[in-house]
Amino acid sequence: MTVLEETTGEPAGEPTDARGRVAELHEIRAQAVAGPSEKATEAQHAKGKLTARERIELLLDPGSFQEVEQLRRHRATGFGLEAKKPYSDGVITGWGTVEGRTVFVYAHDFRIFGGALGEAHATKIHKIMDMAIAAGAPLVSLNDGAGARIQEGVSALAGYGGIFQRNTRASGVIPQISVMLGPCAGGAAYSPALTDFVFMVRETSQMFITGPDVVKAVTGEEITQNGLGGADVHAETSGVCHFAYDDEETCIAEVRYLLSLLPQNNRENPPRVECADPADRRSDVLLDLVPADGNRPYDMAKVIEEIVDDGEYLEVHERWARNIICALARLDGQVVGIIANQPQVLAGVLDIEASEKAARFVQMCDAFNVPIVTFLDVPGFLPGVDQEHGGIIRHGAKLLYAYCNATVPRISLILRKAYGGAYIVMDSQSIGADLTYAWPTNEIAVMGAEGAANVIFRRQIADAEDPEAMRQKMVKEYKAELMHPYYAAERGLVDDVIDPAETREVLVKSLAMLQSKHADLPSRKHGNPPQ
Ligand SMILES: CC(C)(COP(=O)(O)OP(=O)(O)OC[C@H]1O[C@@H](n2cnc3c(N)ncnc32)[C@H](O)[C@@H]1OP(=O)(O)O)[C@@H](O)C(=O)NCCC(=O)NCCSC(=O)CC(=O)O
Repeated sequence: MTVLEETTGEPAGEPTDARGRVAELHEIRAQAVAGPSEKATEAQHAKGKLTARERIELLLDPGSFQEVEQLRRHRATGFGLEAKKPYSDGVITGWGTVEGRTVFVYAHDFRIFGGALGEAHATKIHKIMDMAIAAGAPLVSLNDGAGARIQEGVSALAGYGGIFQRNTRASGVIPQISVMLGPCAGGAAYSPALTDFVFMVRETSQMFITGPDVVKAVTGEEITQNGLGGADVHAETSGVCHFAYDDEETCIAEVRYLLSLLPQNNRENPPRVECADPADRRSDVLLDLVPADGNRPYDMAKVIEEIVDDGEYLEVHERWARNIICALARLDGQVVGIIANQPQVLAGVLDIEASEKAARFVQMCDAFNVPIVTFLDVPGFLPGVDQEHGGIIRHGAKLLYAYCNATVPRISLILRKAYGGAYIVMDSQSIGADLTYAWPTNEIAVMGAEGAANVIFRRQIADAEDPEAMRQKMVKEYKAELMHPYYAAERGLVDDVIDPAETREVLVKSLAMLQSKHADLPSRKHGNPPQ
């Protein structure tokens, strides 16, 4: 007889007094906390994974966890389930604090039915989600479950439906963070996709709609679990996961860091902290970091590091669509979302994936009152058949739509070049940026000078005695006439041309001015954003 089977009976004994009943309660609780068996715990550890309770301990402030429905059991029958009715039904739910602020949590216990979701398990999750929404506090799920509990059939599937509906209702109301800590198949992978952030751990966590066996049966493709849906795949190729780490401890510590940058809900601002980094700190080094020649690459991450408080920032989707950077950082203690082209990767062009990545980030910032700072150095959208056939028009439109819809403070800075539609999309003044700045090195134009001269002076170049000399002359003229910041500044299309060394101070002052910004969108049920 297994320990699981031992847990099926009613509490033993008949305590006669209150003390006896309390002792009995502690006994039952101890049994619930211990879980199925030492062997099951060892098996979990042997896979390089922590147990659900160990994970919750890492996530929450010490001693703050308050469990809900610890003594819940399923009432399902058939397939031997009557004989296996462990406390918790395979998921631990409750709330606690992270740096003193309330956070709700649910954690699958893989030792019980492989963490698979049955009816009771699901309704425990529903309850904790409802509590998080009512309390206006973030929800963190620690996922390590095998999807729908096969023995419970459609009841399990319906349980997922209830989670998805709550995920969607909570979207933009409370931050939702999914931490993937084991093999998560089917239903267990859909819910995280509806949440704001997905964390994964290399080697031990996977996400897929169907596992390698089904893939092989249907398409004939042979692939391992990690090759199909491991952390690196989702962090670099699919973009399903925002953060990937080597071990659970680091992963959960980073979840705590992310929470420290987010508000409790959409009615609050992110927490502000005291900042020792001077608001008016000059950054003369910026001129060395960014080459004046628009064709030379450089690392935008270094620019961000130089400008933000103490050089600290948390990059979201660090390894997916690396031609654009999305990061949370602080400026004079206030949290900001930074979106920046990365000239070091694909020259910083906007393509399908970069547009999707930045669009989701802009949406998240707007939902949770995080001001947006955009650093532009963009040669345009990536031309090509693949991009056009892949739907760059509708994907690029997602970014445009997200910016146009955002009512949080929005500041943009053109570092070097900003060409064409990409300039408009990346929070130009014309789509509603509150303040736009440019460095004196910048070139805002419909396209680069070479391309422009080839189009508008085509005849003069062709008719010239020395076409190449004529082309060079026209390029020079076009540059002198149009491609400098003062053309835009004279027309009020940028609010100021600033000394790069003063960027931090200008941004801090601008954010302070915009702190109480309030903007309403026209009344509507909801928009119909491009998909
Ligand atoms: C998740 C796994 C990769 C984990 O493999 P491991 O080798 O680590 O562990 P394991 O196979 O020994 O499983 C541990 C224990 O959990 C049980 N177990 C596993 N999956 C289960 C499930 N879905 N329902 C009920 N019990 C389940 C096993 O019987 C075993 O029980 P014991 O310890 O008693 O022996 C694998 O178990 C697996 O592929 N499970 C099936 C996943 C799946 O197809 N889920 C349905 C998705 S459909 C869905 O969710 C809806 C949809 O999208 O269509």
